[in-house]
Amino acid sequence: MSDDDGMMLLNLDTTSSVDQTPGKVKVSGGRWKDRRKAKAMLNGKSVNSKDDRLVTSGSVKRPVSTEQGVEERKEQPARKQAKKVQIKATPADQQIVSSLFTSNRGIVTSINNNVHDENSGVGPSNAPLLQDSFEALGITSPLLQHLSEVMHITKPTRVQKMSIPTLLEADNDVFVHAQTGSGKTLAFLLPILSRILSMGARVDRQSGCFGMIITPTRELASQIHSVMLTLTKCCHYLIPCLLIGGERKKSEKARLRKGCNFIIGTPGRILDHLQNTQVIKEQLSSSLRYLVLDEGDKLMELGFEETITQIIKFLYEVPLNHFKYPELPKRIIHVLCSATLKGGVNKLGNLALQDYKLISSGRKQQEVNTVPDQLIQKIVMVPPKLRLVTLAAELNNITVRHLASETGETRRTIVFLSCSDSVEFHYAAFSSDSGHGRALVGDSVKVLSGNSTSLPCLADVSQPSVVCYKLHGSLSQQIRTATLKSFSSDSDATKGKHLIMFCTDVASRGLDLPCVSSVIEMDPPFAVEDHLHRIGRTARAGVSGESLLFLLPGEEEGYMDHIKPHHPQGWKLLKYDVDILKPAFMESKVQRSDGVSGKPISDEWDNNATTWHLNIERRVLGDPTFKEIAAKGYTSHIRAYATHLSQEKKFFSIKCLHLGHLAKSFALRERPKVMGGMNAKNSANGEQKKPKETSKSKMLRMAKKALDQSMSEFNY
Ligand SMILES: Nc1ncnc2c1ncn2[C@@H]1O[C@H](COP(=O)(O)OP(=O)(O)OP(=O)(O)O)[C@@H](O)[C@H]1O
Repeated sequence: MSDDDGMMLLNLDTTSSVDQTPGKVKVSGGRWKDRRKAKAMLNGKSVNSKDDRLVTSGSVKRPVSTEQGVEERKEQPARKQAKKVQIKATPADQQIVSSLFTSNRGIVTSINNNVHDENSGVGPSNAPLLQDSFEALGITSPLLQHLSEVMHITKPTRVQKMSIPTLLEADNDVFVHAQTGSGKTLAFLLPILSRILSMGARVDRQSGCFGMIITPTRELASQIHSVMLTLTKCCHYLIPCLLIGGERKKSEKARLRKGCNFIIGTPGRILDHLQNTQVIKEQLSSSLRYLVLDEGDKLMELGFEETITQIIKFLYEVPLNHFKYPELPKRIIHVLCSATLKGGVNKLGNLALQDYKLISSGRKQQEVNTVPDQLIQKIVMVPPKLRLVTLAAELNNITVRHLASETGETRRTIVFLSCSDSVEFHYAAFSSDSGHGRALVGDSVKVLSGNSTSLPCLADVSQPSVVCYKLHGSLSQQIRTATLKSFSSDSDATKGKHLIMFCTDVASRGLDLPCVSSVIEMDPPFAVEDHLHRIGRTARAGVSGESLLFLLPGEEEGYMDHIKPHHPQGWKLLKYDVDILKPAFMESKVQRSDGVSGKPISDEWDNNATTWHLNIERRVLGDPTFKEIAAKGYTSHIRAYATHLSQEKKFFSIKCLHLGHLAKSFALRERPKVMGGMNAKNSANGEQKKPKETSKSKMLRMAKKALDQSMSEFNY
């Protein structure tokens, strides 16, 4: 490790010798004089680094023993026990930074009890069925031709094979329950459209609204609307209308006044129009025959039950004219779609479905709540301090593999994070250091410039090969739409590159993003259903895909048994150091970002990983804006962590989080709580101090803030 700008690495060799003499302390980095001084300070002193807390200049913070620290000693009797160090106040302008690779909690899982069998020969479980045809299912010819020639879709998937005949002939409600990426959207759109096109009577936008499709997110509503626009190119006289929050209500009213045959939207905005846009009543009165609730469990989970109840109530106040379209069902057919069966869906089923037919496309009932068979699932336990650098290494490795493939194809990776602020931090960490990167959509898309220090493989690449995106519910709708469009479609600026989207769960539901090759769950999902939907963004319609789940050592390791039933094909258990960090940082060209010429590039991957991490920490120290983003990301991440489902708290308990180490994964040298403390000191200078908040009210406030944030992800 070369000398550094005053930052020294305290590599605590905490091996306790038999006679309990303190272990040798190795200090690396920083200026040699400082290293010598630090060693002088430490010689003969016992070293205690329960959490190996860094020590800022001017004040020696005694490492606070954490439950974690106590647990560590309990759990790891054989582990090298930390020794006690009394570090005197370091000289000003210096910082002793805890090393990435010491004092990390041990990983309990030593064997993989759900091994992925590469030779299982299991084919894709959501692929089109080659021996079947849409014609045999009864789809009308204009649509058949359009599917084949324009959409290049010729063979139905299993769920389509089961749903289409039912919705074409029968007139009972339907619950469509199928794996992610199995084609549920076309499973309900095709029969509805085919039945309308088969009617004798000629119809157009004045004929009224035949179907209403409700989704939990604006992005999903927009996506289904665009599928509908593609389908209705073979019958341009049929018009779909999109009603979502964030768009101007006035233009929606204007489109409704012109007339439309399908309404696709989010619950709040649809109800708003039902209550305040008179013309919609006429649109629905004589013609509405289909009500589709897509991602039904999410609609319920997000508290849309009351809104949907009001929508259904309104629809039933509108008298249907059964004689106007005798070939259509005599009542409103309700269709409920979801890839996961959850309490909320059954509740919604009771609310919206009557004597419905369950269409479940799994080979066996219980299989449907499983990930697609062809998806390669990987799991890695990563100590909190190493989360950021391990994510960088994984993104680096995917980029290197993509560039080496020389297919010219565009590679897409989605990184799921728990909250908007964490998305902002990770996007800034990987996109803004290049400075010269080209922004494509506001500041939500950045083409990395050459010689970027974001990823080791970009260090000496003149041509940028990585484009970063951010997507979350706090962005404006226009930015969200444009970002998703840029990520989903090839353009001159993105074709052939590795597109990396940092996002929250706003992008986890139903979005059909073409050719997403990898999904990384950097933060664990808030529920198993969200896990299935997140990784369901890849391995769609029979295409291959891979997914990586990050877990913390300790309690989170138990989550693997919790999700095991949903992974019948098993998973690969990776080692963060050997399988991810070492390939990325071995012989990498990571240089210090402050330009100070250090030792020749090290071929020790851990030193290179440390250099990479110090570069990010240096940017946080040098850029107040980035520091604020990091601090917000960290505190929001902690808040979001507190909102895991109660039945999953045994895996995701905030009490087990190592907050000091976690701060490092946001490139912070101190926990913002300490920074907050400094604000408290400021208030001692005459500013009015806020009354102390009780722990109960604080937890309620944090949970409400996190819920508001998650609601904003699915804002309608
Ligand atoms: N019969 C088919 N043949 C080939 N591709 C298809 C077929 N049906 C759908 N697809 C494609 O498969 C992808 C996934 O379809 P869709 O989004 O409807 O899946 P889904 O089951 O709704 O997934 P999710 O549960 O994630 O919402 C889309 O790109 C769609 O165009």
